[in-house]
Amino acid sequence: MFEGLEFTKMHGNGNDFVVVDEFHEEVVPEEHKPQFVRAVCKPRFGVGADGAIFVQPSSVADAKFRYFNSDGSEAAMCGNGIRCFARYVVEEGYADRRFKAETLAGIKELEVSVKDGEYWVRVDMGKPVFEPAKIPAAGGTFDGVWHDTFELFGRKVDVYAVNTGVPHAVVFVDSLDFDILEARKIRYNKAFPEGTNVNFARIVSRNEVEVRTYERGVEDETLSCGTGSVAVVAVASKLGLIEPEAIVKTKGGVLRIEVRDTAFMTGKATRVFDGVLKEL
Ligand SMILES: N[C@@H](CCC[C@H](N)C(=O)O)C(=O)O
Repeated sequence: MFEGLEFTKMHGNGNDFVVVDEFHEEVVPEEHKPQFVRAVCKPRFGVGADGAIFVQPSSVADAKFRYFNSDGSEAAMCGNGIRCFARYVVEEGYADRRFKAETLAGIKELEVSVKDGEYWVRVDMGKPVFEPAKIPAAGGTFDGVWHDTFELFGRKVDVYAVNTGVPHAVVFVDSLDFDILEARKIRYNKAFPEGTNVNFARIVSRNEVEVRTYERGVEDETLSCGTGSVAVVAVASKLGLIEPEAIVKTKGGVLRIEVRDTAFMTGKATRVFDGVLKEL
């Protein structure tokens, strides 16, 4: 059904995506998008990716960013994904290197630069949202940051939450050496009516954090999460644990995050190859 469909494989710090260009015309009918995404993202059978991005025209910005997780669910934002989208839009000549993108989480301002052949993108991710109803997070306690106690790793652990375009839970740990599937106890817990991404953060210094993320809508651990990195710095700086400007280190690479009135994320965007589907 998708024979001959052109795509681009990209990644942002190892968080990988199949990018489909619908800027001039729709190539995957709306009702088939979830099924297409599940098939194309499936490792070994498809291209293999954490998610798929559709580049579309916009009536309110320079281009529209649509993001689907590998399970076919659509998400309002993806931090690593929007950097790849930004590079693609600029390389294809659809916008200048500073442009605005429409997303389901609002309009985002993007700036693309090239240093030594590498593409870097700075994204205004907007203001992190702490109000429980807007995360959304139920029950728990709200004292500026939503939090609740969960049974994890065989003990009681504090879990914090924030929305940085999509819902995120943040757990502070002393070591990142554990089974990530422990996060399933949080990901679809009733405290999070729309589910949540789960980030484990180890504070290294006032300006550096190491993070592992288990995402909503993805089977395996992703190597990096942009909205998750913003969530960790937003929560940790609000609790006074780190400065609002910090480096986030993940298995796939490094992001620079600044959380003030709005949050900025800066990181690389890599275009791996362009291809054509033969059989899916
Ligand atoms: N990898 C992403 C987040 C993608 C969306 C997420 N899985 C969700 O469903 O909320 C990022 O880099 O931000």
